[in-house]
Amino acid sequence: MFKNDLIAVAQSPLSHWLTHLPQQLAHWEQQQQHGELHKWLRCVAQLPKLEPEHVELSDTVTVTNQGVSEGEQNRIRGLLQQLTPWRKGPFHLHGVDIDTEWRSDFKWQRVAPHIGDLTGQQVLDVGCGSGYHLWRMLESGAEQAWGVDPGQLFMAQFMAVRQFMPKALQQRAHWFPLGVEDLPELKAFDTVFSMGVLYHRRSPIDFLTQLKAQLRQGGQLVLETLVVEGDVNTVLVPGQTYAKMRNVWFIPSTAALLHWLERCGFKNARVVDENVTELSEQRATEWMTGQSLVDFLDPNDHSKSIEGYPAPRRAVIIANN
Ligand SMILES: Nc1ncnc2c1ncn2[C@@H]1O[C@H](C[S@+](CC[C@H]([NH3+])C(=O)[O-])CC(=O)[O-])[C@@H](O)[C@H]1O
Repeated sequence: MFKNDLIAVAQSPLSHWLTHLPQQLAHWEQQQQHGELHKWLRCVAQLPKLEPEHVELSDTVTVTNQGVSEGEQNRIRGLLQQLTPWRKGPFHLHGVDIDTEWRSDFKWQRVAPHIGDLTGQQVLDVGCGSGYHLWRMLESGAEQAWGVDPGQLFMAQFMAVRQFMPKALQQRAHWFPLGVEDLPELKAFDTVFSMGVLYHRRSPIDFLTQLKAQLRQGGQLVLETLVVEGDVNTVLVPGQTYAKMRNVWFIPSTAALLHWLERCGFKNARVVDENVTELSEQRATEWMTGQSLVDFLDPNDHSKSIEGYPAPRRAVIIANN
C-alpha cells in the first residue's frame, strides 16, 4: 500500500526513517486495521481515473477536467459520500464540492503569513487529518509534505484526493497511519506542523519533545492548539469533556505554552495569532451531518462551552530548534 511512499522516503533526506518505517507499516497492515478500512479503500479504488486538467492548491483544493460527464460526477459523489464524515477541507473534485465540517482554509490563513518561505523544504504535519494542509504546504513551496495521523478514515480521504492529483504532486504528498509517539528521532524536517493535537495528548511536554526530535537544527515548529486566557501558571484541565470532546487534557494560556516550549529547549518561541473559533469555521454540512461547534457551546452564551468553560480559542505559535 505504501510502496511509492517508501521509495520517496529512500530518495529523500529522510532515508534514515527506513530503519523503522517499513516494519511499523507492515505491523500496522497485519494488526491494526480498522474494521471498515477495506470498504473505504475499495471506494477509493473505484473512483474513476481522470486526467487532472486544472489543479489549484488554494483555499478550496481543486482538481477538475472539463470533460467529466454527469454520470462520472455522480459516481464520484456517491463514492466520496461513503467516506463521511469529512471534517477537514474544503475540496472540489471534478464538479463535486466537499464542504467539510471545518473551513480548514481559515486556519491556514492564520498560519501561512508567519511560516516564511517553504521552498525546497521537507515538512511534517503531525495529526494531519485528511491531509488538506499538506496540499497547502506544497502550494507554499515545500518539496515534500509528510503527514502522520492514526485516523484511518482520514487516510482513505487523503488517498481519494491524492489519486485525482497529477503524478508530480502525488509524489510530493505522503500520509502514514502513525501517531506522534511512533516517530523515531528523525532530526530531519525543516518545518514541523502540529495543529489541533496538543490538547489530545496526555503528556504535553513529552509531545513537544517528540516534535522537537523531528526537526533539524534550526528548523521551525508551527504549533496550533486550544488556549485559555491567563498568565504563565494558567492551564485548564477540563473534566470528562471539553466542548463535548472526551479526549481533551491540557489547555494552557499562551504564556504557559511559551514557557513549556522554552523548557523543552525551543528558541525564539512567539505567538503569531490568537483567535476565538467562530461558528462559520466549524459547522455541520452535508458532508458531516453530526453535531458541530454550535452544539458544543452554551446556547445562551456563546462565550462559554456547554460545560461552562471558556469557548474554544486557538493560538498559533512558532518556535525554532
Ligand atoms: N497520537 C497522535 N498522533 C498524531 N495525531 C493524532 C494523535 N491522536 C490523534 N491525532 C489526530 O489529530 C487530529 C486532530 S484534528 C486536527 C487536524 C488538522 N491538523 C487541523 O488542524 O485541521 C483536531 C480535533 O479533532 O480536535 C486528528 O486527525 C486525530 O486523528
